[in-house]
Amino acid sequence: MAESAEAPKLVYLVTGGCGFLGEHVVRMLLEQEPRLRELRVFDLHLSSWLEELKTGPVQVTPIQGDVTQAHQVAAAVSGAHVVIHTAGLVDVFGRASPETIYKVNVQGTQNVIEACVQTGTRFLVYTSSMEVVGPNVKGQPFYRGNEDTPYEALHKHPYPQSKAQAERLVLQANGRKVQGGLPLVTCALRPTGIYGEGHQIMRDFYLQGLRLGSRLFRAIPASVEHGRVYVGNVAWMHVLVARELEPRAELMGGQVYFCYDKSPYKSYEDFNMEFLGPCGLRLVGTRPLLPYWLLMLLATLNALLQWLLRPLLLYAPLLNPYTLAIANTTFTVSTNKAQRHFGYEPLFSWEDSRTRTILWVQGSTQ
Ligand SMILES: NC(=O)c1ccc[n+]([C@@H]2O[C@H](COP(=O)([O-])OP(=O)(O)OC[C@H]3O[C@@H](n4cnc5c(N)ncnc54)[C@H](O)[C@@H]3O)[C@@H](O)[C@H]2O)c1
Ligand SMILES: CC(C)CCC[C@@H](C)[C@H]1CC[C@H]2[C@@H]3[C@H](O)C=C4C[C@@H](O)CC[C@]4(C)[C@H]3CC[C@]12C
Repeated sequence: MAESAEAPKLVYLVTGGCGFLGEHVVRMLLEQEPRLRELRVFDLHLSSWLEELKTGPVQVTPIQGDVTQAHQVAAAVSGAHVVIHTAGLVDVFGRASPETIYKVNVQGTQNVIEACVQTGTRFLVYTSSMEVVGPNVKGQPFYRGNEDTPYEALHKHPYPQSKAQAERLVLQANGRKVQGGLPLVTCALRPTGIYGEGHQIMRDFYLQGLRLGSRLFRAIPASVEHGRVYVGNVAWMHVLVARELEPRAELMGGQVYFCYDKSPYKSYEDFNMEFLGPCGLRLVGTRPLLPYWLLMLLATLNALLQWLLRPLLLYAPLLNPYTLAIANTTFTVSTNKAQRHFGYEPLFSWEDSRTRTILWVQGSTQ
């Protein structure tokens, strides 16, 4: 990837390119990577917005495929300079079986690594998650920690377990010789809770608030901090990492980076109100309406109902013991590792991120 004003020649592949984050990565690459010749967008379900991108100067190639199918992945990776692997099964609600989560997140990632090795692709960026670290099963707080902060990463839930295992595979693959004999360079980005345009859970809370008479009821103490990061900044960080992996291979290969920006430290609900408030909702109560034990009882009942109803229908509400534990455990990051290693600065200010998200929430129900 030589720096030059030559004709664009790079080929990038984004797996999961039609997802919430993936779409932002795809659009950010088209805006911010002038050396791009072809952008391959690989996803299980291709979105119609891809069509409008085909008229630009970069060749956008949609590829409908499944990361669990090694041959499909190898065909998509072949000839790519960089792979940004964001495809994943994001399920903390019990919609998919643990086996399916494992297959997509772990086996799918292994397939991407093997495809890079077989076809000679040298640069792999993996979208990991804060949940690789925590909150852990003990509910211990992680208060504004960084990549080196000691923390017991103990998980029982299939989603964080699968992300942790996949991240390990990616990091261990750093340095493996790819076809042609050069070393593979990998790194992993760990976003906290991503928000922004396209964030379906934010939209669900908005719709629920409208149904409840433009109110939401506080469930989590305001003192519990939950890390959040704007999707545009997460996408920007992916683009920068992809760009800098070659010139800074020594420093960045095998590294993990939390994704961060200037979003304020707040509880999950207070943070959502930054957007839902201007959309006309209010959060009722300065303290949780229900005591924690009652909330946990409801969450456990939901889990029991899910299990009982499984043969008949899929019951997967937002509240279950795991989501309650995440929302109710402080987990925030404070780091400048990405700035030190590859010069990352957020592309979007907090004010900008907030405005863009508010406009999206307002428009998303019309
Ligand atoms: N949303 C968050 O808050 C958050 C936070 C940290 C990390 N992440 C990670 O970011 C990545 C993207 O998450 P998202 O929130 O955009 O989720 P998403 O569900 O919106 O996007 C995931 C995309 O992957 C695709 N996909 C799923 N299974 C696939 C398969 N078998 N083959 C090919 N494509 C497949 C989906 O179709 C979807 O387009 C995931 O790896 C997730 O673990 C998300
Ligand atoms: C008021 C609460 C009890 C309602 C439950 C909220 C719950 C659905 C939210 C809270 C925290 C959210 C997770 C968090 O932002 C971080 C991630 C990491 C990422 O890798 C996948 C998404 C996930 C798990 C968010 C899912 C929704 C959660 C649990």
